[in-house]
Amino acid sequence: MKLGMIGLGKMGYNLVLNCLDHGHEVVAFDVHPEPAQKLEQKGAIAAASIEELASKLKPPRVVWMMVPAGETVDLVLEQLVPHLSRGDIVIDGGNSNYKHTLARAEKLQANGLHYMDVGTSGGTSGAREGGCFMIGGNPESFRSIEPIFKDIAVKNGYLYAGEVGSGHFLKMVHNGIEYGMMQAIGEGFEILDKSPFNYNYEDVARVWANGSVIRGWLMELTQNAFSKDPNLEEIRGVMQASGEGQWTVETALEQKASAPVIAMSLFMRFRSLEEDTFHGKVVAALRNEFGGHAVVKK
Ligand SMILES: O=C(CO)[C@H](O)[C@H](O)COP(=O)(O)O
Repeated sequence: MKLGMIGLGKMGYNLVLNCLDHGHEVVAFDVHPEPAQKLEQKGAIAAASIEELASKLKPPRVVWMMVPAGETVDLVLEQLVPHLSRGDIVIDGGNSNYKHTLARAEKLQANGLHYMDVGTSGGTSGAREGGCFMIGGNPESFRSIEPIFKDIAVKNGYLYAGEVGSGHFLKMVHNGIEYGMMQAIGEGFEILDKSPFNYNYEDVARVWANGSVIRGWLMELTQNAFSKDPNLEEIRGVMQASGEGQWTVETALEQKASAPVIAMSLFMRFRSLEEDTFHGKVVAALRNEFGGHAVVKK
């Protein structure tokens, strides 16, 4: 198939290479010209603008956006939509909030365009060698772009989840699960670290990654991280968050669904950003007030 790719960061760039490997034609654009120029040498068609990208595709076009979630998606759509024709398909492969996706889909549908939301997992290596895709949108549009996913996903690695929004909703929950799993792995190693035993964490992660109940890619990545820095002495435990975990927890609250592990994992991320906390001071002050318990002075 022929498609356009807008956004050639770590994910978009690798997705283009993956598509090219499987004989798809890709028109590639990024605000920075270098990645499109590099991809041109590998067989892609470089575009210098979104308008040029659209002009190098024949209707019905397929244009995949792989740009940061949020206002960048709206900026790209603003520039792209005037150059599209009825029946064209626009894919948002980023981690967009599904509510924003629903609003964007409504606007595009009013112009006769089809909006598809594709939650993309598997990291940069998955994008390059075979990823996992959670796809929402109308079924006819899905059928027309399915050949791409057949080629660039790992075996059994794509799902048509249903109507528009369902792909990004699924990816949001996937990322919420990711928070909980990573927090549990982190806590396990913290207990080992405070134990009376002298474990080699790379060896522990390796044995847990092989045949154990808790084996999996995250454990393999844990092994990988400890192989580079055996006690993670070179980094601080600051855990940033991009938003998906928070949306999962907000959605759980809206639905009155119990999701304590994911919620606590999110709060641990927030806690990790602070050296000290005001709540800690309040509790320490109260213990001192009612029981004369010692406080740690600055
Ligand atoms: O989608 C992903 C993995 O599945 C991304 O890596 C995700 O953005 C990471 O989220 P966060 O920054 O909140 O940890």
